[in-house]
Amino acid sequence: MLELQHASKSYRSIPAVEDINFVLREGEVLGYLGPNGSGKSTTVKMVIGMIQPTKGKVLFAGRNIHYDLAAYRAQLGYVPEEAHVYTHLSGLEYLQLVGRLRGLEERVLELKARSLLQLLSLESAQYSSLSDYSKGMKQRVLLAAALLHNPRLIVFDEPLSGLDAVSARLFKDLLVLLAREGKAILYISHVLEVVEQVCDRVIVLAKGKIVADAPPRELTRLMELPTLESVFAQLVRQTDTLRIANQVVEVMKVSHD
Ligand SMILES: Nc1ncnc2c1ncn2[C@@H]1O[C@H](COP(=O)(O)OP(=O)(O)OP(=O)(O)O)[C@@H](O)[C@H]1O
Repeated sequence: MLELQHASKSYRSIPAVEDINFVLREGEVLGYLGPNGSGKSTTVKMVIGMIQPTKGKVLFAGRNIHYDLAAYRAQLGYVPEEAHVYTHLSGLEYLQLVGRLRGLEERVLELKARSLLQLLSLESAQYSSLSDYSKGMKQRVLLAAALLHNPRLIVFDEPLSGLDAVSARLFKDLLVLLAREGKAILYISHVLEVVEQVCDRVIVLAKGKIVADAPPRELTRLMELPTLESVFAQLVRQTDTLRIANQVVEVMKVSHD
């Protein structure tokens, strides 16, 4: 359904991602992992059509997404990491705005917006302005906004940040059901235990390049390591965090006089 072919992006001739190739199929949850600065956000921006690859292309249903970006976006739901929303609107008004921009019929929109707000425990806050919402509440509004138009492809960028345990569990259950409904899901996260639980396949990115693309269980088996976290640390050659933490504490103790 979604395909990246040799997608590369450079900023002022400095490569951020290079030669990214993957296919995301219907009903599949694809985890996209990598340390800070490895190129996850750059990939997401290419996938949602916010930036064009410097080289290569992004295809949806076999067609370059930039051929008809509006038609592509009608099939796309995107939950961003940061909840930058119109803070003067209420949760309900925000969903109404998004739904109208998506071209939903008014009666259908009203029904869907109110149902989603109720299901995501936002009914009592639906008339309050978004500036009064907690981070987790804003995150749930963004989730509702991304699902409102029943998209075929959904991109979640760190969806669990700000969600409490119950909301996080609801989200995980939802992810499984969405995949069962045939949605293609791209899941960007740092929370490796969750990625391990919910993703059919994971791509690991290091310094802008794909260093692994396999089901989580296969990665741990092939590398003879117990968890996805240890695979990740090995693949991206993460620094010795304990040693650095010790050094930070030592620096803190340096006397000021
Ligand atoms: N607008 C930009 N201009 C210049 N360089 C950029 C720009 N955006 C990203 N980069 C660079 O591209 C590389 C990849 O950045 P990107 O934001 O995609 O990484 P990331 O994996 O999403 O990181 P994080 O986990 O910290 O969000 C980094 O070296 C970053 O400095």
